[in-house]
Amino acid sequence: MASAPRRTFLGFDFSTQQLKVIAIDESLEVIYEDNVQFDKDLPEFGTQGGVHAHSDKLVITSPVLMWVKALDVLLEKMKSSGFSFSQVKALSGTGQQHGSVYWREGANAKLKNLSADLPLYEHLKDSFAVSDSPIWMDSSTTQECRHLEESVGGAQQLANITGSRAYERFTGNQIAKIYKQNPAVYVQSERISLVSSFAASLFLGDYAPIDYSDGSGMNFLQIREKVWSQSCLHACAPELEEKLGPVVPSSSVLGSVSLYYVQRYGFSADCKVVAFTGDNPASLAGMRLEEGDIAVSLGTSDTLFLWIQEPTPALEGHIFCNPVDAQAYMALLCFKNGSLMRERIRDECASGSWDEFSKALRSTPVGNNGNLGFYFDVMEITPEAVGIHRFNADNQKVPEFAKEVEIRALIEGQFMAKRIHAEKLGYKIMPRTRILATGGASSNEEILQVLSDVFSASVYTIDTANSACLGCAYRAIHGLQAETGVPFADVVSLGAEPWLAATPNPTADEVYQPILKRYADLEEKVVLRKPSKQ
Ligand SMILES: Nc1ncnc2c1ncn2[C@@H]1O[C@H](COP(=O)(O)OP(=O)(O)O)[C@@H](O)[C@H]1O
Ligand SMILES: O=C(CO)[C@@H](O)[C@H](O)COP(=O)(O)O
Repeated sequence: MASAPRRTFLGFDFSTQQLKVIAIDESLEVIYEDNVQFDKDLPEFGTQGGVHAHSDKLVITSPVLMWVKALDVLLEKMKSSGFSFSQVKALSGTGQQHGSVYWREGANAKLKNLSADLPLYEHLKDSFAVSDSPIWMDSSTTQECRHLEESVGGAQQLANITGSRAYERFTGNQIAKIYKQNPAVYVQSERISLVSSFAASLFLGDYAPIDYSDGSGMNFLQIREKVWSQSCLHACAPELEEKLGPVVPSSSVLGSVSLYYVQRYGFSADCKVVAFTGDNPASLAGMRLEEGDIAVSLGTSDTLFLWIQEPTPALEGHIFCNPVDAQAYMALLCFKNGSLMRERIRDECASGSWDEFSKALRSTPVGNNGNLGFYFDVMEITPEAVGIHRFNADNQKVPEFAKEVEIRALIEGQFMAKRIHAEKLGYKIMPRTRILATGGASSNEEILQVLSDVFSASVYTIDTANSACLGCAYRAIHGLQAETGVPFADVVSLGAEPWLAATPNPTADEVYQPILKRYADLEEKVVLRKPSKQ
């Protein structure tokens, strides 16, 4: 008897530097993994690290057509490798958070009429009112942030409504800037998507709604009621609700893939598209985070996030709706100087080699003999500071460190900041706390050892660093069953358990306690003092 065809599920990740995909089968095993690197594979867009940094160093954008073309290239790669699209029962995906896409009038008609003989890029080249999408690295909207906070009664009030005070990269402030600087472009935009809902629209052949979890990164969504906040929308631009469209639960089935994918790649006409979400929420799903765990993602950005039951928004950090449990939330801290900062120091101090970088971490002592540093090549988010600031064991500012000291100061400093800011928000790190590490740098054992030592907790990881993709493949399966009330945890119970990657050195806690205190005090000195945000 012929065996039943295998049912598979896809998860896509439109992240800062690349587009990635993972396919899993019903036993949740990864059967295919691939990516398109924006700088290397699509050099015609001239990006560095997937972005264009403008001359003022504040405006950071990515070409929206680069993301469209990346999908063409990725699907062609999958086709050439013999990937069986017909077995895909559902797909979902994710995007870097906060970035916005401005669809020009008439674009939806194009999306609905894609003919299979042309790549998406050819169909959609004239479909965007803004060709360079503002992304999460942008920090050019301080004025719009202050205006939004004032309009709703202050920063804490905005945080109470939307989960965050106003942040420069949050989509609402970016939209307000576009409306203010170029109202004609705003008027021409019939739909404004997040990167995640834009990507879902490509698969759906129709505008896809924004999901609750990624929608929480806009300064627009009332995270408790899960509706757009009219006062926030009105403070930013007119007729915004219509341009944003509806907001939906993150596990919603949006429909089936567009006929385009059936005819061009051989997808089944019944393959479902489950709402796309933000990359950090997707990682929470991929790592099967549980309450009490702390996730540390080491991608282009570094983030630290937790599963929480009750939202307690503060002036630092963010509360997002939870992507896999409609009653729960997640708390997140974002650090802009992540992998690109590590790469710069690797290039300067370790001849561009991660092996040499790791060797330096192995050869230097826990605590770095008291030397510590702040490494912010670009304006940091947590805390608001910029520049490189090195201090010796006597708290004296020094101009440089020996190469291997520099490498340890960078990594210890990055993790001390994470611990200090998480504790400031009231999150306790106990010896039994599990730290779940993910993202590109989580493949580096020595970096994970420093993470374990600084937090004095065990660090776990999963087999793929692409937890956001994996999480979306899981969410695709869950989406098919979510309406019947099946919990996400039941769907992923067969998935591989995170494995222990590092345990803290027994003396680490004793060494770091005084250094953590020094780091927090010195941070006060390097932080930029802004007018009160209250
Ligand atoms: N062995 C390694 N050690 C440290 N960092 C690494 C290593 N391998 C890859 N990386 C980092 O991973 C980053 C990409 O991480 P990834 O999570 O894929 O990013 P994103 O999803 O934001 O595109 C690269 O910029 C690189 O610096
Ligand atoms: O701004 C944030 C989170 O608030 C970033 O974490 C972006 O979501 C970018 O993600 P990566 O491409 O670095 O994974």
